[in-house]
Amino acid sequence: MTTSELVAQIQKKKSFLCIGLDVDLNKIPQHLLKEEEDPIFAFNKAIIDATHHLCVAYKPNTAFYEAYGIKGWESLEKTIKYLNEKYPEIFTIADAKRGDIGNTSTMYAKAFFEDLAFDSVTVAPYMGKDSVEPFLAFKDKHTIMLALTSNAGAFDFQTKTVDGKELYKHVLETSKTWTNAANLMYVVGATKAEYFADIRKIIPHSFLLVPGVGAQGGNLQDVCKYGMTENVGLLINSSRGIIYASSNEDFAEAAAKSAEILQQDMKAILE
Ligand SMILES: O=C(O)c1cc(=O)[nH]c(=O)n1[C@@H]1O[C@H](COP(=O)(O)O)[C@@H](O)[C@H]1O
Repeated sequence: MTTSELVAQIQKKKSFLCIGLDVDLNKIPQHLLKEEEDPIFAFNKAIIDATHHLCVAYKPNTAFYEAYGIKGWESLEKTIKYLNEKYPEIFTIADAKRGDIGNTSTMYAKAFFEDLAFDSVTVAPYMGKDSVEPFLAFKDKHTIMLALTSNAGAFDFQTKTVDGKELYKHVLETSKTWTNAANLMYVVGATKAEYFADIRKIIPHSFLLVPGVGAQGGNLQDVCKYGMTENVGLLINSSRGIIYASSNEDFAEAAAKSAEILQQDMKAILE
């Protein structure tokens, strides 16, 4: 999917919501475990069918699938196939946080862009240019690089000053010089709203994936005030706050209600 197609979806749906499909078998409604052959996919399918009109993106975090071995990977495969076939207008994010030496990164990129056919994948910048450029080589695919993460550990390295500037600023500035940098998006945590103005000085137009609204306490209005661009430029993710709104039979309906609260706030901000 191209960035302009994503922007068109945002305008049409009046939403820049991304729903995180972080499925934990201990948290999903227990009747699914008894009744369904593939409870993870059954859960995702119900959530997607109930919420697709309220969001523009879904982000399965691969950890929640890898934890269940081959069965989990099959559930991930079925989920992305279902999204691509039934809701091709949705932007899909494989939250895998990959990145390695060049030839290995190319294989990671093939796994997520070609085999699974995701629109985007999250990567870590720590190994530098030759670990990220193999992802950027894929046309109309997006590489979402960690810039300033939502967790407390972000202060361990990312905000440390190196050569007179915070490390995350080096990450943003340097990455702009890489081949096919137009295919980059960045992760900035919603819990770090006060940093958005500075970040926008370096990358005024790039899309930001913003996790941390909901369960981690980030504030939508603050993020939008400092992070929004003329093309919106934001995908706000909520995972647990939406998908675990209820643990009963009404879980999909409850997820839709939670998603709608965020979508209505987004609609008001866009208008
Ligand atoms: O890359 C991410 O998506 C990510 C980066 C970050 O800085 N913080 C962060 O929480 N995430 C992911 O975003 C999701 C947040 O989930 P909730 O806190 O349940 O909304 C999880 O899948 C995290 O792995």
